[in-house]
Amino acid sequence: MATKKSVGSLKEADLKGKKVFVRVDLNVPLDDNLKITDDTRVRAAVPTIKYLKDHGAKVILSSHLGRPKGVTPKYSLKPLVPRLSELLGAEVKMANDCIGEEVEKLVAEIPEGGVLLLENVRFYKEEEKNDPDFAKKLASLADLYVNDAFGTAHRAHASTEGVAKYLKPAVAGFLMQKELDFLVGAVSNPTKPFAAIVGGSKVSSKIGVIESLLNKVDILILGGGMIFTFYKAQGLSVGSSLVEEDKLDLATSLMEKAKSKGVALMLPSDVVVADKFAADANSKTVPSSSIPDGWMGLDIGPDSIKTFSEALDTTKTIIWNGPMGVFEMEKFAAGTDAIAKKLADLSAKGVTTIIGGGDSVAAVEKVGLADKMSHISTGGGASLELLEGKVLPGVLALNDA
Ligand SMILES: Nc1ncnc2c1ncn2[C@@H]1O[C@H](COP(=O)(O)OP(=O)(O)OP(=O)(O)O)[C@@H](O)[C@H]1O
Ligand SMILES: O=C(O)[C@H](O)COP(=O)(O)O
Repeated sequence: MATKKSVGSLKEADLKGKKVFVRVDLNVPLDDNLKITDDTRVRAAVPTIKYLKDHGAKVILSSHLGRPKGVTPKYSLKPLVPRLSELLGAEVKMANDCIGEEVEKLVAEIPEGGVLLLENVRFYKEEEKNDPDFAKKLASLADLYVNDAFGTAHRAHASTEGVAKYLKPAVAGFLMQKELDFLVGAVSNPTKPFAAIVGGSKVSSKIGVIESLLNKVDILILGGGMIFTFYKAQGLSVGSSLVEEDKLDLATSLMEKAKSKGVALMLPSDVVVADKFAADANSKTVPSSSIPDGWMGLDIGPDSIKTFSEALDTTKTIIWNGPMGVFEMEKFAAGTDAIAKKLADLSAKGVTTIIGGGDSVAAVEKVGLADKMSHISTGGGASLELLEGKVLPGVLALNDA
């Protein structure tokens, strides 16, 4: 895999009295009252910040929130301050901007061990353009750059990539390192047998991941909406299930590739079908080969759960990306819930279980099993790109990458 595992060490850096620009990913969901509805990313950012504080650094935190076009109050990072302060056990100060004189003044006032949160870096269009002058302005605020924003490491933006060109040393934070250790380390050098479970809505968004994993895994389990494209490619009827007609040949070639590589590619043997895409739909379980006309598959069935569980019992490393069904609707959540429980059980038996970001993380959290897994990624798009074997620009820009 192209991305290196080790990206320089925060532990070797001289921190006392140093101004440290820390890019974190505080892009958390907020409700209409600007209350944080999932603080996972805030909690994940804490170990690096605490370490810097404890070593006498002056911490400058930078993040984006959402995808604002210009200054947009609802995308302000202000709602993050109370939770951050609470988790750090110390007051976090907030700047109204991320560059400029006012910010420079506030930076100069940070005491050793103090923390200043800059306003949403995406309020400047220069951020996403990776504008060098903007990156230089951010760099000029500090003596050292720490990138801990794994969730945004697939973006070559000014605060995630550009700044590292002008501010050295540029090192990975603890969260970044942990994500890379699991998603690159465990996947490129897994304890075998190694299984991947890939679900989610469409084949098209997972082609790269499936192709890359086919070179590494012993077992590939498929679920979610994408399976119907595979069934149709096999000549089965799929009723009104989600199908990508233009991906039928691709599905066939992936099945052939699995065969030639000796990978056990497993598709569900039964599915839960519904008469409409709705939480109150009528539903029933049918064999995958007998999906009635007018019905759509929205979850994997009990036989599939049993077969998949038995296959997973033989493994030592498992990576999971994408739900098995429409888990947001209770009626179609059983397959995803069962896989989450299976992985939690196997983790307790010493199997390495990695949840690769996005909706699968939400699914695991929904059933309260997040802390049972070996690793839960804080990056959706970033973890997907890593699993595809891509180099993340935010990682590449760091010191010894
Ligand atoms: N049989 C199905 N038919 C239609 N939609 C499905 C089906 N099974 C799962 N889904 C939907 O797929 C969506 C998740 O797909 P997606 O490809 O985005 O997964 P993900 O990889 O976990 O998320 P992300 O892209 O954020 O990493 C869920 O909203 C789920 O409801
Ligand atoms: O939530 C994410 O995936 C990251 O914070 C990156 O956000 P983006 O997709 O808006 O760049």
